[in-house]
Amino acid sequence: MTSPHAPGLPAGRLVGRTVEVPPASLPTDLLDLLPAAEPLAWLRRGEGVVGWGVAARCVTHGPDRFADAADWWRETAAAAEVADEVREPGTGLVCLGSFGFADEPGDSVLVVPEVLVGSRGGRAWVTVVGREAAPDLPDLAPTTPPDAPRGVTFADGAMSGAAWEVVVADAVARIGAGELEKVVLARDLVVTTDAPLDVRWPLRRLASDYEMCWTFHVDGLFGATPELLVRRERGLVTSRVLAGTIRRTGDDARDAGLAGQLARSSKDLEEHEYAVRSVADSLAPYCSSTNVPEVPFVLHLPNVMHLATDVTGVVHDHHDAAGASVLDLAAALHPSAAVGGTPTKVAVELIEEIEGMDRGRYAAPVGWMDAHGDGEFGIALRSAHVDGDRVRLFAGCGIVASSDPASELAEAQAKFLPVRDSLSGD
Ligand SMILES: C=C(O[C@H]1C=CC=C(C(=O)O)[C@@H]1O)C(=O)O
Repeated sequence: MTSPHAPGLPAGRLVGRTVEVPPASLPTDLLDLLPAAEPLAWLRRGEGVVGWGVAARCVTHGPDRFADAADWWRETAAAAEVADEVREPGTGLVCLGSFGFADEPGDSVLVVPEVLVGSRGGRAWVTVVGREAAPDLPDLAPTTPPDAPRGVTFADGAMSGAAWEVVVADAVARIGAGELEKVVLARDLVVTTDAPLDVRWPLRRLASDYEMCWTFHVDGLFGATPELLVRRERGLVTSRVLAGTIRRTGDDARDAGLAGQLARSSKDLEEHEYAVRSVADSLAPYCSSTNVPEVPFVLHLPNVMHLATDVTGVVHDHHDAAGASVLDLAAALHPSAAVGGTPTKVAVELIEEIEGMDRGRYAAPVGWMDAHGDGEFGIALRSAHVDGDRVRLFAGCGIVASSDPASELAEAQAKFLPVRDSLSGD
C-alpha cells in the first residue's frame, strides 16, 4: 500500500549528483542551512545529514509498511541516475524516513530531499536531485534564524499522571500474574503555541543540549534520541540498546553514586536483559556473526542515565544486493523490548489495550538510508509530533514485576524534559 508521489510532484526518474565541498565552506552547525519549509535532519555531534525540498516521497501504512517502503526504495534507487564523486555511506541517492509504531493507524513516510548536505569524518558533500535533470548546486549560506515559540502552554494528553499510574499498576499486576515479563508504557503531553512552531527552534536546542543523542526531524516528528536501533555501514551492523533508567540530580558526586546503583539494580538489569536479548535474537538471522557484551555500561545524558549495550554484527552477503538493508534490519528489530516488551506480541497487545493513546511515529524507526542499503535508524524517543501550533510530546518506561507506578511516572516526566526545554523561548 504505497502512495509513490506526493500530490503535485512530477513523474519521471530521479537524476542528480553528489559533489564534495570543503567543510570550512559550510556553517559549523548544518541546522543553520535549513529553510523553514519541510526541513529534514539527522545529526549527532555536528555530523550527519540535513535536507530540504521534496524530490520524491512515499507513504506506506499497515502491517507491510516496512516491506512496501523497502520495495519502493529499491525500485526508485534502481531507476535513478545519481553521479556520485564521493562514494561514502550517505552519498548518492539518500532518503530520510519515519515509521509508525503500530500496524494501525497512521502513516509511515520516506522522503528524498532535493538538496541534502552531509558531513562525516572531516568530509562534507552536497547531493542535488531532480526529475529527468540534475538541478544546479544551491547557495549554501545560513538561512534566516527561526523565531522563538511564543505562548507555550502544556496540558496532559490522553491521560493525567494519576490515571497513568493506575494503568502502570494494572500492567505490574498482569506481569505478576504471569501474562508477560515486561511491557513499555508511554504517555503524552499536548503543547500549544501562539503561532505555528518553527521546528528549527527546538532542533537547534536539542542538538546543542543533547549532543550525544541523534537529533532528527522527518515530516513533523522531531526529537533527540539516545537509542540507535541499527546502523549498517558496508555490511557492519551496530545497535545501541538502552533500557533501565535512573534520573540525574545535577550534583556530579551524587550522580556518580546513582550510576553505580543503576549498574547493580536487579530491576533495571532484568529490564535491560530483555531488550538486549530481543535485539540480538532479531539480528541473528541476518548476520554471519554477532557480538553481545556481557555487561552493560552506563550512558550519561543531561536528564537521565541509562544502562546501555552496543550489539554488533556482520550482515550475510553484504557484497550482494540481496544482503539485508538497514531498513530490512530496522523492520526486523521493531519493536524491540526497549519500546514494546517481552514477549513482543503479548506486550504490543497490552499496550494497545491499556495505554489509551495512538503512539503515531513515536518509539518507531526514524533515520536515513542510501541506495546501497547503508544508513542509520534510531528509535524515535524523547520526541514530539508537531502539527502547526499543536505539539504532542511522548515518553515511556519499561515496566517489570518490581516496577513502582509513582517512580515510573517520575521517570517519564524526566524523559519529557529534552523536548519540553527545547520549546522554551529563552
Ligand atoms: C520508552 C522510552 O525509553 C526506553 C528507552 C530507554 C530506557 C527505557 C527505560 O528505562 O524504561 C525505555 O525502555 C522513552 O524514552 O520514551
